[in-house]
Amino acid sequence: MRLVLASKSASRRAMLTAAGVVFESASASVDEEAAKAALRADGVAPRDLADALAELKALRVSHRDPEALVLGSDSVVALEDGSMLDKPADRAEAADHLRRLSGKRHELISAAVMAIDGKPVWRVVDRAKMHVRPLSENFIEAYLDLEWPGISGCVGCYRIEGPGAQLFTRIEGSQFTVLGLPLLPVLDYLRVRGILAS
Ligand SMILES: Nc1nc2c(ncn2[C@H]2C[C@H](O)[C@@H](COP(=O)(O)OP(=O)(O)OP(=O)(O)O)O2)c(=O)[nH]1
Repeated sequence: MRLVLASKSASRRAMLTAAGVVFESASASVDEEAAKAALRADGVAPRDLADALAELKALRVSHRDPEALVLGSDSVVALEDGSMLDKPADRAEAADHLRRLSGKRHELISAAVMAIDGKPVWRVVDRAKMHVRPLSENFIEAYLDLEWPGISGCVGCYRIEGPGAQLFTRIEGSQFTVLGLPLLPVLDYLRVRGILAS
């Protein structure tokens, strides 16, 4: 069975490739902003929003490619007050996001859904608890001099595998989840499906 990743995320592609997984990529071309707005209007919790978006992406591609096993994924940054951060639109918004994260904990929630023939067959949601140290204005500006626009595609405004590591005093959970995919449960299911050797 062919595995298709319904994602344009370089981070997700890199993780699967590095793990030795053979897959094809396809864009789900989903209007995420519209879907998020509708779900948030319904008061959907962050983990359920990530799950719903991952499913939307997987099903969109699976309808086009019913024979394949299609993997969709989504990541959400959830603050302790229940609010969520999207990807920053510009450098000023990235600075604002970093100020909101400064000195607090947040969760980076990554969901994955797999689908066959337009139907979900497996799903997982994983959370990483991120402890951000107090960030000075000087640090934020210097960090953005280094990382903007590189982080424009990252929810939370950081690349944990790069200078983003400087934001944190502690991370509880899987680094893979922070990078955008609950990789270990995904690999486990690929073994169940015989796509990876057990
Ligand atoms: N390289 C890297 N990427 C990160 C990190 N934290 C979050 N991200 C990225 C992974 C995802 O590409 C992005 C989350 O946004 P989405 O879940 O909407 O995925 P995206 O729109 O990028 O691609 P997709 O919707 O799957 O086509 O943030 C990190 O620490 N390092």
